[in-house]
Formats: sequence, C-alpha cells, structure tokens
Amino acid sequence: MGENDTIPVTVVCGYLGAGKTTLINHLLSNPGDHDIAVIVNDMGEVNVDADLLTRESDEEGVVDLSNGCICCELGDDLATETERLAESREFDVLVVEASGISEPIPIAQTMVEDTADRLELDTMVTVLDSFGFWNEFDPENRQPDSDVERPLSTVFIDGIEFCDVLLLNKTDLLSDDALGEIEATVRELQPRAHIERTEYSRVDPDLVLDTGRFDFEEARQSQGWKRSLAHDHDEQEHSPAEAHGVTSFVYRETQPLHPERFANWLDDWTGEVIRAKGICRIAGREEEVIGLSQAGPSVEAGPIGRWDPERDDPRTELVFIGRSLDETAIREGLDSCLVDARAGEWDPAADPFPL
Ligand SMILES: Nc1nc2c(ncn2[C@@H]2O[C@H](COP(=O)(O)OP(=O)(O)OP(=O)(O)O)[C@@H](O)[C@H]2O)c(=O)[nH]1
Repeated sequence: MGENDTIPVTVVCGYLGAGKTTLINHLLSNPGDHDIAVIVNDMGEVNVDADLLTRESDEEGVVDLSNGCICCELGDDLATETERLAESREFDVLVVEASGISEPIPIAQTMVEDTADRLELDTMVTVLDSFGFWNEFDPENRQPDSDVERPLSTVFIDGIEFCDVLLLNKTDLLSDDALGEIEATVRELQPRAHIERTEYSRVDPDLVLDTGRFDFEEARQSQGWKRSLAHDHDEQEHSPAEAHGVTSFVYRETQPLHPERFANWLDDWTGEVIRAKGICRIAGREEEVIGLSQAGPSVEAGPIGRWDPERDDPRTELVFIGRSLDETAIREGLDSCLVDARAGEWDPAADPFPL
C-alpha cells in the first residue's frame, strides 16, 4: 500500500512492440510481496494482450479495456474500471498497460484527476524498444526512405520525456557501444528518471511497483502537461492513432493454417506492418495455441498454451497495426495459407487435423 492506505498505480507506456506485455507477464510471475491487478488497453477491437496475459498467467485480475485508446476516448472507462476493480477485488498494486500509441500524459492526468481516492498514481514506466529507437534515430542506421516525415518518433520522445522509470529493453539486439550511445541520448531527454537496461523486460519488481517516484507537482510543471491541458483531449478531432495515420484490423478464421505455407508467408512478409500479434490455429498442432508476435523486423511464433475447451474455440485471431496497411493483400495472403479441404489436404470427417 502507498501512503494513507492508497493503492499505488504503475502505468506502463511504450511504443508498439516495445515489451510492455512482456513486462507485465514478468511482474505477474515475479510479484515479490505484491498482489497485482492489471488493466490492459489495446488498440483494435479485440484485446489480444489481455488474452495472452490471462492465458499465460491464469491471472484473474486482468481487466480488458479494448477498442480505443485510454489516453482519449476511453479515459472515463479507465477511471470507472479502476474504481470497480478497487471495490471488487483485493490487490495492493495496480498496473495499467497503455496501448502502444497512447500518450502518457493524458493517462497520468486521468489517473490523477478522475480516480477514486483509493488509487494513487505512483510510477510512470516507459518501456523503450532500444533496437527500434536506434534504427529510428541513428543516421547511420536509417533505412533509405527514412528522410520522409516520421511522426511516430514523437511517440518515442513523449514516452521518454514523461516517465519515472525508463526500461531500455531489447538490449540483447544491440552492441554495448550502441547501448552506451542510446543511454547517453536518452539521458539528455530525460535527466530525472531511473534508467535500467533490460532483456525481455526482466526487472526487479520493486523498481517499478510502489516506488513513490511519481511527483505530481513536477509533472504539473512540465511543458507536456500544460500543453495537454490547454487543448481538451476529449474534444480532439483525431485520436493519436488517427493523427499518426495508424490503422488496425483483425484477421479471424477457424479453419487451421497450413504450417509450411504459413511459415513461407511469414518469411516473405514485409511492408507497412508495425506490429502484428495474436494466436493461431495450426494444422498438426491440434492441442496447442500458437502465439505470433511481430514487432518491426522481428517475428516470433511458438506455443503459448493449450486450447481450453471451456473458454475457446481453436481459431486464428491476429491483429495487424500499421500505416497504410494493405488489408486486402494481408487477408488474401493468410487465406491462401488455410488448409484446403476440397483439394484433399484435409478430410475433417476423418481427422480434424491431418498434417
Ligand atoms: N529480442 C528481444 N525481444 C523482446 C524483448 N522484449 C520483448 N521482446 C519481444 O518483442 C515482442 C513484443 O513484445 P510485447 O511485450 O508483446 O510488446 P508490447 O509493448 O506489449 O506490444 P504492444 O502491446 O503491441 O504495444 C514479443 O515478440 C516479445 O517476445 C527483448 O528484450 N529482446
């Protein structure tokens, strides 16, 4: 508990694919002395993060706030949900995962202004994909098209500037030299926060939970805070997603994917997708839920659990997030990976999963 029996709230921000869900999974499996409740906000109509979290952790205290971004249109829901959670369940710290394009300041404002007196904003954590940051900002590492305007950089910067703890994540993908340079750059942008290098967001829970680091007075004095109050967020015409030209869609299918065709499709997969994630039904892996997670250049796929007959039908459910996404091409590509029963690849009557 924080001061005066309030419940400390840790807000986890960070760009798409930085490692926020990885951090929350890590905290749920290494809670230390804490009893943690989690609220997850994800972009798009399904909350894949909440699904992956509950699947991996069997955690009951995970609340799903989907289809919107908590820093704007879901601000009120965030306040209501935190209050409801506080009434319905015992926990001594609350962790809120923001969607990958939420802006940290409005979330902090919602937490400070709207929640019941029991909750107290305690720590703003930003998870930084150090590898992505390096590619985005280092001139030598820039892609040939990188002199086009890159408005998403502002999301990186906001997260760095407004936080109490900054995790330089994905350090395994960079050399020590590069990391030193990144740390020096980040330190310029953010002299106050505690900076920690992490792999797979593995931190001591005490570094991010109940730290007492959030300083309301200091936050209120920051330029970003004043700017954000100056134009009422609720009345903004565009959500951050729209302002950055980011769209998302969900691919859903119950027919299994052919493992080889799907693997080939993943290999050839390029383009405007910033982030894809979700679960897959793969022929021949009948029991297993196969998780897929792509963030920038890296794609990870593998078993993350088993289908639970009580709660789910085996299916593929993937969220794609990107700029100028070619939704039709992606849908067609995935459709062509489906097992084709008519071509004799699959006889569902004889065997639900043949390969
Ligand atoms: N190599 C490497 N991969 C990592 C590390 N941390 C996380 N990842 C991988 O990066 C991908 C994205 O991680 P997530 O934790 O889902 O990222 P997120 O910030 O929750 O993503 P969004 O919710 O989409 O914004 C996953 O495939 C992770 O396994 C790391 O330190 N090193």
